[in-house]
Amino acid sequence: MASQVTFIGAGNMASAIFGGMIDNGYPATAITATSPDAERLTALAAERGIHTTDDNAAAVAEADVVVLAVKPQIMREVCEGLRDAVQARRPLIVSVAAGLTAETLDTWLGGDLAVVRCMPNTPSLVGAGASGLYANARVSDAQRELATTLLEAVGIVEWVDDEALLEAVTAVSGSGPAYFFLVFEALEEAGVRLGLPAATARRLALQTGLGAATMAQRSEHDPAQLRRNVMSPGGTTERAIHSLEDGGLRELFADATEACAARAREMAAELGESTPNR
Ligand SMILES: NC(=O)C1=CN([C@@H]2O[C@H](COP(=O)(O)OP(=O)(O)OC[C@H]3O[C@@H](n4cnc5c(N)ncnc54)[C@H](O)[C@@H]3O)[C@@H](O)[C@H]2O)C=CC1
Ligand SMILES: O=C(O)[C@@H]1CCC=N1
Repeated sequence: MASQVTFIGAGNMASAIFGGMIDNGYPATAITATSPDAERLTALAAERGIHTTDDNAAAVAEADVVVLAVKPQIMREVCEGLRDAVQARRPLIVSVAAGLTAETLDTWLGGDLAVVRCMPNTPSLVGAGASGLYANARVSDAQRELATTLLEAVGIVEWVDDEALLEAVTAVSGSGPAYFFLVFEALEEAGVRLGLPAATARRLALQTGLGAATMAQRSEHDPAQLRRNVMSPGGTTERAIHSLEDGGLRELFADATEACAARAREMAAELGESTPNR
């Protein structure tokens, strides 16, 4: 029988994950989502056939997995409201919240729980996500597989064995979609400067990004080789790549990802320390 999965929060990230699970054949009747937004719950029950409720603790009473999918700023209050129900049931806890450590969540929920912490990214909303996952020592192999199944419903999953590496995951894939959106903006603007209509430049830029990523995923060659394959000696690409390399593109990415990881550490400290009685 399918594990009972309860989502605390029924917003973008939760609905992307349970939507993907249902589309992959997971029974909607084994899924519950909670929210204070009654209209949202009515719509979800009608459209996806899942159970819905505004009572977080009741939704946990029969759950095998509880996915915490509310904003980090209200997580403490939500966790403390769930504490008794979670301690009575002891389900696997999966958090998609940015910046909150497995230990912080475990403490807020009363302790000694199996916790998987996940750093997803927004392309999960279109089934093309990339998530980094970390499990604390209480997570069993079966629970690890279950967490993999949940997040693979919206994209690829990579496990890290050191929670601090989730900062690197944030720097590469959590925040990463924004880097590519910036590149698309820049390429569109450059195309327009060279005379293309904006709509044409955007379409070409986006399809080129999609094509390059698809090709790199399917190829037996690494991205460096694929890049060299486009660079005919003395040709146009060579000029463009030299310009990007001379302009310091690699160093810019190194600096940007370091700044990102540092901010992830700061935010974790802020979220933990701004909450009294810890
Ligand atoms: N790495 C990334 O780019 C992303 C990370 N996330 C993480 O996912 C989490 C959820 O984000 P979104 O889905 O974008 O937010 P959202 O605002 O779309 O959804 C939050 C949901 O929580 C519900 N909610 C509010 N108070 C509640 C309560 N007391 N009990 C139960 N539900 C309550 C709201 O009604 C809403 O359905 C966040 O913690 C965020 O950090 C989300 C999107 C992308
Ligand atoms: O920018 C942020 O803080 C969040 C975390 C990863 C993606 N968005």
